[in-house]
Formats: sequence, C-alpha cells, structure tokens
Amino acid sequence: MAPSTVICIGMAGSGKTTFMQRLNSHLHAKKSPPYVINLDPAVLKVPFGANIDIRDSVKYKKVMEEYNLGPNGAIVTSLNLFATKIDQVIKLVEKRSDKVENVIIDTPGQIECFIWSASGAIITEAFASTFPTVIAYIVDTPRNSSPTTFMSNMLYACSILYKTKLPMIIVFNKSDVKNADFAKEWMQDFETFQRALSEDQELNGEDGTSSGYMSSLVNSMSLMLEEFYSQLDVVGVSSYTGEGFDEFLGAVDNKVDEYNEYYKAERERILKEKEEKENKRQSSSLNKLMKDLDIKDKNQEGKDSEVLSDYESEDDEYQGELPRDEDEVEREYTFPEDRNSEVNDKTDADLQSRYQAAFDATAKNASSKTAESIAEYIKR
Ligand SMILES: Nc1nc2c(ncn2[C@@H]2O[C@H](COP(=O)(O)OP(=O)(O)OP(=O)(O)O)[C@@H](O)[C@H]2O)c(=O)[nH]1
Repeated sequence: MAPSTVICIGMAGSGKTTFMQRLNSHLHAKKSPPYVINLDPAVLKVPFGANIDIRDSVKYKKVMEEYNLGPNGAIVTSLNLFATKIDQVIKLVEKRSDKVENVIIDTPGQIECFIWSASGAIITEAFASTFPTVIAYIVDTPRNSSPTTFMSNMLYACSILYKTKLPMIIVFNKSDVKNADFAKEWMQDFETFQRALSEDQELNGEDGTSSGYMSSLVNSMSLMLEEFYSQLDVVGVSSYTGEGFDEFLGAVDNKVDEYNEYYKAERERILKEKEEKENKRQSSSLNKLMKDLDIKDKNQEGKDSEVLSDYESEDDEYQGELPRDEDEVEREYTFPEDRNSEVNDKTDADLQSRYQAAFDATAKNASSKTAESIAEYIKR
C-alpha cells in the first residue's frame, strides 16, 4: 500500500519542526518509523533524522550570495533548485514504499515561499499525484485565542486548501499552554464565536481596533468560514508532551480515506483535462507549423494521423467547391500590403505637415535659438 504523505504547513513559530520531531518519535515508538523530509533550507538544526534534507543538495547561504538575494528570495530559489530533482526524490520514496506507512514533510516557516511559489506547487503536486497526501496546518493555539487573530489564521488556512486542493487537518499545537477546546467550539458553534467576537470588541473598542465596519466584515467572513470548517478534521496536540498524537494519526487515516474517495478522482479528472488541453494545443501548433512550412508528409497520406487529417480536411474543402487560382491567391495577399503602404505613405505625409504646423506655431513663440534646434531635430 502506498504510504500516506503529511505535509506540515504553518506560520513561522507555530511549532512545525517541534511537531515533526514529536510525530517522528511517536511513530518510532509505534514501531512504524516514517520517511522524513526536510524542505526548509534556512533551518540551522533539524532535531530529527531526515531521510532527505534539502540542505544536502542546496546551500542556502551560497544561494543568497551567488544570486544576491534576500532571505525569502533565497528560500524560493533553493526550493526551485530542489524542485528540479523532485522526480529523483519521488523515486527514492517509492523504493521504500513497501516498508514505510507515513512520509512526513517539514516546510519553510515563511508559508508564502512554499505555498505561493511555483516550486512549492510542483513539489506538492509530485507527492499528491503519487501518494495519498494530506496537509497538516499547524496553529499556535495560545497566540490564536483572540477571535480576530483566530479568524485571520483560518482564512489563511482556507486559502491554502483552495490552492493545494488537498484534504486538510487543522492541528492546534501547544495545548500544554492553552487547551484547544475553545477553538473547536468556535468552529462548531457559530453563536459562541459571535459572542467571543462581541466581547472582544467591547474590550478593544476603546482603542479603536474594531470599528463598525470591521465587525460587520468579521461577521460575514465567519459565516463563510462555517462552510470551510465542514471540510476539516481538527485536533489539539502538544508537541512537548505528546498529547493528542494518536488522535492526529486517526485524523490522517480519515483524510487518506477521503483522499482516495474524493480528492484522487478529482485530481485525476483535472490532470486528464490538462493533458487533453496540452495535446490539443500541441497538435494545433503542429498543424500551424506544417501549414506555414507547406509540408505534407506523403508517407502518411491516407493514414489515420490526427495532425494530417486535420490538414487534409481543409485542403479537401478548397478542392471540392472552391478551386483556387494561384494568381488569385497571390493577389489576395499582396494587394492589402500594397494598399497599406499607400495608406502609410499618406499617413506619413499627413503627420509631417501636422508636425510642421505645430512647429511653426511653437517657433513663433519660442526664442529663435530654440526654434532652430527644434527645426534641426525635426529634419533629423
Ligand atoms: N509549550 C510549547 N511550546 C512549543 C510546542 N511546540 C513548539 N513549541 C515552541 O515554539 C517555538 C517554535 O517552534 P518551532 O518548532 O521552531 O516552530 P516552527 O514553526 O518550525 O518555526 P519556523 O521553522 O521558524 O517557522 C519553539 O520555541 C518551540 O519550543 C508545544 O507543543 N508546546
């Protein structure tokens, strides 16, 4: 059976790396060691033994120096360089697919560098089209106890779901500091969230952080989020104590089932559509090229070639009802060109006289020296 892939995504400092470390040791304890991949090129120390580490193939600091880039640009470029080898990475994982049940992937803290970059999409797509793939969106629970911050984070998660089109688990991390029950309740019961929101607004109203406009916007957005929440599995974990990790693995199984049932078919449909479009595009550009070069492959005549049959069917049309006279064709194409050149000449002359008139008018007002230089310029 193909191993399930968990891609850990989350805001900087949400605890992705610590979560990966705990998940790794949790699976080891269950005698089911995962295949571990680190995709964060900027991390100094990886606290888990990674099977594949982006830092082995791309040196982040050198990328910064060589391409004269800032920290985020260097992360994206490192990912780009790594993405060129993604087929080799997939092959390596495939080789181990009969021995491992889970592949876990850590991503850079700067979410946008991964999610919104072409290489991030290529890497995600490569895994998602080979293995059942799930996104674990890690949330720093204590930092999301304000309803507005919470909602902003959920909107971001929603955009990631939309971008990756993969099943998602929201992981409320650091439950040893703050229990995630409040967040689960907000996601299940809209009225509780509304209440928390209005309490928060009363608290913050004085310093102007929530105006009337803000509250109505937040209200309508939270309604929209209800639909998003219905797609998710939600778990609270502590990467420090290990609490909630069994529940997390249960959620992964659940999402893998969902992937196989719904997402896989949807992905295959999209890929097939893309492939068909690409084939059509290729065949039409080949047709165009053949017409431009006036090439007709004699060997293929009468055979069932799509390209040639397209080409021939146009010929048939002309030969049957509208036989063409070579001269006529020539005239058809040369005449507009001649006419254009006449028109162009006329337009040029017209423009010349208008420039001259404008120049005369300007020259009257300008000093003689300026006028001379303008005249000189126009002559040129
Ligand atoms: N109390 C508590 N702290 C945690 C937990 N998980 C992570 N942390 C702390 O949160 C901070 C950030 O953790 P990291 O694992 O480095 O977070 P990250 O998302 O990988 O960070 P970047 O890669 O920089 O984006 C560290 O100080 C961790 O010790 C947790 O479950 N409980």
